[in-house]
Amino acid sequence: MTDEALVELKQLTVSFDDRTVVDHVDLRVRRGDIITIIGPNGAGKTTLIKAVLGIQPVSGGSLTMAPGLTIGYVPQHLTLETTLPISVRRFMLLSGRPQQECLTALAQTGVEHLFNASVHHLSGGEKQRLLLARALARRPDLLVLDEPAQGVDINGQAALYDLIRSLRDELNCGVIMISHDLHLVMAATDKVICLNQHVCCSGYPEDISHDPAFIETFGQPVAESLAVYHHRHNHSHDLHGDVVSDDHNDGQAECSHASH
Ligand SMILES: Nc1ncnc2c1ncn2[C@@H]1O[C@H](COP(=O)(O)OP(=O)(O)OP(=O)(O)O)[C@@H](O)[C@H]1O
Repeated sequence: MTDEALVELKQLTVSFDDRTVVDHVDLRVRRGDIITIIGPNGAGKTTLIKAVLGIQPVSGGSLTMAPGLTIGYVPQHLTLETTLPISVRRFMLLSGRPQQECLTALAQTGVEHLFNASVHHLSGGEKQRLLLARALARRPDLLVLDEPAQGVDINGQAALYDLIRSLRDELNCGVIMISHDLHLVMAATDKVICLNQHVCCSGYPEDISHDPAFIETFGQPVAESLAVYHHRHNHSHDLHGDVVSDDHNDGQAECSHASH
């Protein structure tokens, strides 16, 4: 493994009894990477990240971590005993980090104003930000997120992805996440791995949606609806949507963004 890799999987395989659910997977995560794992239900995504977290024994291949690597993990849901009252403050202090660091982490995810609130009263999006803050309090080199935007509304999902990107920039950490929100993944991720036991295809979002293996896994309609996300224009439109020459685009709107 080179110095820059935080974690490297080579031909990693996990089997339950005789059934192989993660099949010879290669994966390499460096600082600054955001890698999103997509795939159908039962594809082995959670099993793969459990292996990265060291809580899932592997059946074959190798998993190498950078020495002294700190991982921050954000689970799908916050599961707490509903009869047990717990404040955000108490929940964060259970991470073992000093109060000031907990407050800093809560500020990074935009929920420091909820410090004295009951965790049970938080909205879905606030809970996800709290879980993210708890992971950040560990000052991770690698953030591992299992469907971080689950239960969050569509605007909140986009905001959460933006937050993850800015935290990656701020902390210079690597990020591995699982997501089912294919449209957001395609619009907001650096690199995508499509898993269906084995790695079907991987690459940049704009390329992967054209990959025959991706189309086979998710179907043509899904692939077509995603392909438009990274159609980057090099021309301009007039106010009726007609294409105009870039030589005469005064007052026109240029489309240099991902669009649909
Ligand atoms: N401890 C276990 N023992 C036996 N089978 C397991 C175990 N954990 C997971 N599996 C099986 O492995 C397969 C992959 O499960 P996994 O949770 O990794 O899929 P996933 O891609 O995360 O799915 P989903 O998108 O539905 O969350 C499933 O068929 C699951 O039943």
